[in-house]
Amino acid sequence: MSKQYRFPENFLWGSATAAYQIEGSPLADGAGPSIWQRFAHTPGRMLNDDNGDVACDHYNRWRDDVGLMKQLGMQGYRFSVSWSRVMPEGRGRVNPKGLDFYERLVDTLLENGIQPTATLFHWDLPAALDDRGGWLNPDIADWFGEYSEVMYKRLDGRIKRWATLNEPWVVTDGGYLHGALAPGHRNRFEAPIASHNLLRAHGKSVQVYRAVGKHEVGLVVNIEPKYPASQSPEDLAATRRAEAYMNRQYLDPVFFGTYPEELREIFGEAWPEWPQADMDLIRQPLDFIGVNYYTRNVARHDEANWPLKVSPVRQTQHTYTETGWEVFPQGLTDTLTWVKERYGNPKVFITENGAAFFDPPKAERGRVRDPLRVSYLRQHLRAVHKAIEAGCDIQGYYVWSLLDNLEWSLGYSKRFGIVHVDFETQTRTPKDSARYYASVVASHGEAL
Ligand SMILES: N#[N+]C[C@@H]1[C@@H](O)[C@H](O)[C@@H](O)[C@@H]2O[C@H]12
Repeated sequence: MSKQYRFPENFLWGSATAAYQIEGSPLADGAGPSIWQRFAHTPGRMLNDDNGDVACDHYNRWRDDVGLMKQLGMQGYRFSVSWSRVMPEGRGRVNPKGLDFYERLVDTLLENGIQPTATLFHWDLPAALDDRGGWLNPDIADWFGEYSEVMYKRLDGRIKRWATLNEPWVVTDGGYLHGALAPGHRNRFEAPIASHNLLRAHGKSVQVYRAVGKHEVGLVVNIEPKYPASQSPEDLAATRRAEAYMNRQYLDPVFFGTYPEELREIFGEAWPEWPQADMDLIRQPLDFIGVNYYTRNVARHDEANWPLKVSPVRQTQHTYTETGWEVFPQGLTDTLTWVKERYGNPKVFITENGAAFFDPPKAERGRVRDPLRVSYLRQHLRAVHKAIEAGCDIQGYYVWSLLDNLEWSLGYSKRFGIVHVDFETQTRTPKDSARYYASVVASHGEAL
């Protein structure tokens, strides 16, 4: 073991999942449908026509999965709450059996010494709210505040760290601009409105938390650092646009109360003038920021690539994952130091980091060898340590993901788990990466 990579004593090691990706039973016990339940049952939307009807059957196997986390020595677990399981219509009526599910999960995590962190919205909007316009309806900020209050009042104290939203950029870019994710819209006028209402809802939820909560609330964003393909003015401008669109579009309003000016350049007439009252609502002080990091992007100007006019340049010198992402651990260090320098060194948790590499559909004699994922974790955890040594206030890391699960519209074709799931039998098998990660956790980083 090497003390070279020992992490701070209070550093939290965990794993992360999301409701629609692992739970299954989306309509059980009074739950209402989400837009992902609808989307996944819409022909042509999902690879192999996969859906979340069963997923990892976590709704029934949750106790064994907590036992798995305990066995691996996990100190924290980041999960998401299915809004429509708790409030079937998204507002008004509360489904007691839905709340009970999350209460049992949280109590069992605590009994096993595992800190629960809950994300209130991880993309699975109640379908009933989408019927009312969803993220395009400004009333959604109040709807999200109402749901937030139900959760905060029921579980705050046992849950001491809450995230309002997961990756608003993906919800907007995938769900409203390019259409690859639920609700599957392709509309450059809708995208800014959805994005803005996501941030308004976040702000409303934080206000509610300050009124009824006593612990921590934050926002989880995906950050993908952008590097120019060349120093040409066009590529430098393209990189700036890409960086504003993905990385500053959410944190600037939260920390500064303003949007990056590039967004008007990108969206043109589709970019509205936002009321100052909205910007004041969004700019609620937070207790932490969750950063999801997977890869970087080398950007070049591409006039034809609407609306950003940017395209990625493949880096042949590096390994790529099954999702086509370059393995670039330096990008994680660069991201964390960028957040520190731009936003005043806020408390950060790495709320997702991991990779999909090919794993067989079945374990071989109780083992799943995944050397590429072991290498990915080693490199990225070392990159985190480098950022901590540079003075970044990083207080925890959640590997994505605990389990192989439903990778949204890519179905079950992409396996991110450190624990293999045989989707025919629901057998869980810790991969070599799980054993490796467990050794890192047990040694507080010295095994890196
Ligand atoms: N793709 N991919 C893996 C992972 C996805 O499974 C999570 O739900 C998202 O929060 C984020 O996109 C990252």
